[in-house]
Amino acid sequence: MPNDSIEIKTICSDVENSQFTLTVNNEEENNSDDNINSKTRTRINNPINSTISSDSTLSSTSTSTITNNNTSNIPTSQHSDTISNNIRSRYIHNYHQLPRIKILGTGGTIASKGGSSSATAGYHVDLTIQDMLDAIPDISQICEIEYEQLCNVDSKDISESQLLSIYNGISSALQKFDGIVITHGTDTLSETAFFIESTIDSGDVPIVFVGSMRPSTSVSADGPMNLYQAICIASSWKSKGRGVLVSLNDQISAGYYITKTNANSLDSFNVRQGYLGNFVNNEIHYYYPPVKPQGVHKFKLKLNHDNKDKYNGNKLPLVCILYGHQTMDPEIIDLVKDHYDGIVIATMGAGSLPDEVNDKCVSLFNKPIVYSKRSMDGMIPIANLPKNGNNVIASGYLNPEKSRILLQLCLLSNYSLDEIKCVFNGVYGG
Ligand SMILES: NC(=O)C[C@H](N)C(=O)O
Repeated sequence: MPNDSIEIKTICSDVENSQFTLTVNNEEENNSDDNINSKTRTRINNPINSTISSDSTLSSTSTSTITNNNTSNIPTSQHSDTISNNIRSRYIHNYHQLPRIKILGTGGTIASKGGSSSATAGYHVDLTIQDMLDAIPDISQICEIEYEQLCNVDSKDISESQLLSIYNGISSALQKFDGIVITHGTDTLSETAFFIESTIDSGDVPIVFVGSMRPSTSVSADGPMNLYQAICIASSWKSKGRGVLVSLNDQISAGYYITKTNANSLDSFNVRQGYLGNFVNNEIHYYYPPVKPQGVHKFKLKLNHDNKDKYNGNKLPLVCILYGHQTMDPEIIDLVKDHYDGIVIATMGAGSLPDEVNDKCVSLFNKPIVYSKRSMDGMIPIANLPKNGNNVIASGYLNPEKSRILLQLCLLSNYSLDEIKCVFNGVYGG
């Protein structure tokens, strides 16, 4: 704990290390300073240029170093030591008992076994949730667990009905649990996470997706640590109000934006919009207070009900993705246009397609065609769309696979072209 003469007041008690004020009680100095009547003054020392503020309180961020009147350094991380000293208190803040966590298993490499301890390819899905839990450190002091195996497949094989069963599993767990963990293959994890963020309002309950890059049989398998961290993240009060999270390789990120950027490495997931936090030596460190992605449109799914629309029967609209390239043949649009309800194109650069392909797209005038991008980062500005087409929509920051899901959800909701553009506008497209 910092010196008794420093009073720390956190501005928002629900946010660890939120902006806080420090007040240094320093009677001696105060009395000798005619200009200051107050018995307290706030002092902030910067190692290069030490300044004394006469304000009675001063906001500080958690990265600054505060020095007391004896000039002994007190790193602000000590502020959180009161929390880290007691492992249980990290998880039960605002809970009356240990948080209850639901784990939904779907498969992926995290549930896989390979042929030898050096094999990191050619493995197969083989583990149940119980097998995975047996491989992680004791969590009995952290949470109570209940689990359900929804399916056990490589994520390339997640079908529409499995996606909807993940949706249903999460929706029903929200009522009874304090956090939800979904084990999932990394290849399409970002698609499921995006779908869930777009369709479920989780309120305060953290929904944490987790996978691994090495099978359970491999030397230094990453699955057990990733799963352990995901359970801790879902159990922590610090994760409340952050929506759908992804936990992999010590990093915590937003399911809405995360993308798999490396097909092999442990550091597979990347996010230009920034990681939300990380996990080090049993401690969860968030970089920001609870925040959800900007402009997310929440869809209300009407599943398995007897509504009369054409997507009844738990079927999502059909949307395909085409990949732009030099010499792209405009006839490809003709080949898919009747079978699919909508099309997404991974364009070159920020919306570039050969003129003949653009002409073909705009000639389909009622069929929504979303222009996304091959490039991993960046966005499609509306200004780069062909000028004469009402049916072409810029994906903004969304990559082709996320654009596909967003378009499916718009079509499922029977949105008009203008409404679809408004939805994509949330991510600066439209
Ligand atoms: N690392 C992984 O999980 C890849 C695996 N093929 C999957 O997506 O199921």
